[in-house]
Amino acid sequence: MKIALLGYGKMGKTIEQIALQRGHTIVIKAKNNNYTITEADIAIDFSTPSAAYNNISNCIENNVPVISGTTGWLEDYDKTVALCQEKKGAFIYASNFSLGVNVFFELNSYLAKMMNTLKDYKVSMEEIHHTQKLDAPSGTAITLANDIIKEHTSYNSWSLEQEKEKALPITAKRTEDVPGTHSITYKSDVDTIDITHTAHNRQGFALGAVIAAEWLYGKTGVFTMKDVLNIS
Ligand SMILES: NC(=O)C1=CN([C@@H]2O[C@H](COP(=O)(O)OP(=O)(O)OC[C@H]3O[C@@H](n4cnc5c(N)ncnc54)[C@H](OP(=O)(O)O)[C@@H]3O)[C@@H](O)[C@H]2O)C=CC1
Ligand SMILES: O=C(O)C1=N[C@H](C(=O)O)C[C@H](O)C1
Repeated sequence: MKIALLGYGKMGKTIEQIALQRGHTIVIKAKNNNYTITEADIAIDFSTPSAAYNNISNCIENNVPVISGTTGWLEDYDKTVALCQEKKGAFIYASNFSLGVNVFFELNSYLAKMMNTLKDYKVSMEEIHHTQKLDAPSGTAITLANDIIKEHTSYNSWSLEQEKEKALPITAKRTEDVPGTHSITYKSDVDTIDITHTAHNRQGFALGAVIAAEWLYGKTGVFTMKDVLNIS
């Protein structure tokens, strides 16, 4: 496929390596809005929270299928879905494209469902990322929190504050060079259950995004990584 990389930073460059290894060509490496999207068969957007919606809607308007991994722009997600449906386009957003994290998402939902009957345990979450990250909490932490809220009746929201009624507390830490670590903790007076996903580098995110692009090409509709990986 001829791929447009919308965003050519840490992720765009890692995706380029993997896409080339898998036999694709890169026709656009964009760091701003100055590109002609119709040169590409498909676009992969890993840009910035403020740039993502323009990039994605430009692809949909021009009938170019688009994958987005950019986080921090989800206030425009519903509008994007409506546009994609109206234009009969093709679109996938995932807060995390790593195959390991998508297994971790399933494990998190399963654990939350079990723990819903054990109300002595309090849930909390911690995410750690590199210091250049623009958004907090991470998109992945928001997905994990929303999945817990669906299963666990003690929580109806998440918060970066530690003590808020019915809100699942998230701690966001920023440490040099950390690609992405997410931990969920269930703590009672007698013991603690922790589950953690630790990314060792960005290769897993990039491989998942290229796999999603290969899967989406030729399809019409709005999909998620659950569709791509055919899980649950
Ligand atoms: N879903 C997932 O699996 C993952 C998601 N992410 C998310 O992906 C996004 C990018 O992460 P990362 O690569 O680390 O960030 P970087 O800051 O390294 O890269 C962002 C890139 O976007 C460019 N950019 C700025 N404005 C535009 C625009 N209008 N159009 C196109 N590109 C633009 C920047 O250009 P310049 O350098 O000139 O500023 C830069 O090249 C973040 O939102 C991050 O949270 C990250 C990893 C995994
Ligand atoms: O900005 C990052 O680096 C990452 N962002 C994503 C997020 O916000 O969840 C995914 C991954 O954790 C890396």
